[in-house]
Amino acid sequence: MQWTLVIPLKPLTQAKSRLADTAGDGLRPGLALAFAQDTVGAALACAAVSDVAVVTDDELAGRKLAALGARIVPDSPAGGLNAALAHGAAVVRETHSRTPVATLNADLPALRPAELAVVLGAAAEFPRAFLADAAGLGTTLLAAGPDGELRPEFGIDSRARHRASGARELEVAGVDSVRQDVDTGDDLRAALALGVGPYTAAVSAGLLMPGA
Ligand SMILES: Nc1nc2c(ncn2[C@@H]2O[C@H](COP(=O)(O)OP(=O)(O)OP(=O)(O)O)[C@@H](O)[C@H]2O)c(=O)[nH]1
Ligand SMILES: C=C(OP(=O)(O)O)C(=O)O
Repeated sequence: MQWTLVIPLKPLTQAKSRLADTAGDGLRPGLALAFAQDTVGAALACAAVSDVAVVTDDELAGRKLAALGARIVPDSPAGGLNAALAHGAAVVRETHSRTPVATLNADLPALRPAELAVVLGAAAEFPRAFLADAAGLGTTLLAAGPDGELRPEFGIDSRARHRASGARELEVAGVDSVRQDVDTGDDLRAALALGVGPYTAAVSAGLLMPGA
């Protein structure tokens, strides 16, 4: 099965506020962009992915991610993360009505294409499925098969809410790179230990990382 991925991205100046202790206001937008570039690059390199749509209103990120091969969908009507995801999936299905759709956060800088393929392969067994994040509280991927709706419930405690909504939790092993989202300095250290993509490696080399 070939998937279309929908990846949401806030305006870069607002992104990654929880990284403020690790990266100051001058560095954070570049770091958020690098995470998104590595996420999109790895997603496009995945054999189970046919195309990637990024939902964003950020002009610079739109240009950079389009250059990697992503389709850019404007974030209208700008109603927050879940509205952006539902909008992105609807836009994708205007042209491919039965394409399986999966959303992926834009903050997975260690993402490995082969691990993403394993997760998508597992998701293909269910009408709607999700993968919990490394912290065990959130969600990094939510998938809907050809006849399913995403019905995204990202945000606080999204793992519990996706489970309660009837989505199947994927319990695949060996997919740490798909679970390792980066919200805090500790998350960034964990992602660096897994091995990040080239954009994040270049930007994070300039950061002071106590304890790294
Ligand atoms: N298009 C779009 N993407 C969003 C929106 N809100 C969040 N996102 C994206 O959704 C994913 C998870 O977002 P959050 O954890 O809420 O925000 P974050 O920027 O990653 O981190 P914090 O600022 O620390 O909360 C990231 O890829 C964000 O860029 C939104 O309103 N529109
Ligand atoms: C929005 C989510 O991600 P984050 O961990 O970035 O807050 C989530 O897990 O639902």
